[in-house]
Amino acid sequence: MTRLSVNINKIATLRNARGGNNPDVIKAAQDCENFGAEGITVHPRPDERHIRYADVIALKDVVKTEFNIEGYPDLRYLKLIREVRPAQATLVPDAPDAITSNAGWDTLRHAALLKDVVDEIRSLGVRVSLFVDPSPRMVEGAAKLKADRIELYTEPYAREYHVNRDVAVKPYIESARVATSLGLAVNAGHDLDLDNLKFLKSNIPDLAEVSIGHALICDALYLGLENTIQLYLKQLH
Ligand SMILES: CC(=O)[C@@H](O)[C@H](O)COP(=O)(O)O
Ligand SMILES: NCC(=O)COP(=O)(O)O
Repeated sequence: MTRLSVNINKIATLRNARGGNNPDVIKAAQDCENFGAEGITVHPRPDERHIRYADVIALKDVVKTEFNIEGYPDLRYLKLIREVRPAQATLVPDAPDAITSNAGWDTLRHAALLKDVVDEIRSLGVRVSLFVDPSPRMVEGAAKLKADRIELYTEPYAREYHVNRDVAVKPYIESARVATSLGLAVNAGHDLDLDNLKFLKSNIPDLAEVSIGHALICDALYLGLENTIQLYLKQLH
């Protein structure tokens, strides 16, 4: 089974536009779960332009499915993970000023930094996933670091999907195969949508989780949140 984790960053973007509490991200997380989401993902960024660190702490006792906190493992992120102890920490190499995630880790070059962080987070009983490009070498590096999972960065897949989807998915199939052979479970995320999700899933049947935010929240504007979540679930189950 592939779990659908809904990334609620964009709900916080809308809330922040007016400075009040509409829409309420706590209620939105609860509603996503009630509508069928099997996880909630947040990616707090240093400028708190969407989800805030305080939101993440408030969500700790609210999320009943799997809580996944993404981010660059700086001191503030690590403090948050110690305090919240989510089901999963997804480590992403984004620079503080990145508009959105734009690459996976170089798990070989950054092995020294990642080793200590992965060990510490795992010792808290929190599963660790490393965000990587679809490269068998990077997957092997993640396995050496004793991560639990990788999250394959799917922006290149999403971009190329409409050009040649068989070519687009190839490196993902190979990377997932390497990951599975090394005992790593496989997540995927970034720019997944109602067009490209089913094909990814059919090519990587053992996909453990997808985290989806931007397209899902955009679709919800037209289709409604409950209906949209059900439509995404249909692509996966
Ligand atoms: C790691 C990843 O792909 C996502 O977290 C994605 O980048 C969403 O982050 P933003 O909502 O800040 O764009
Ligand atoms: N890890 C990917 C994620 O949480 C959401 O990415 P996107 O769907 O907003 O591109």
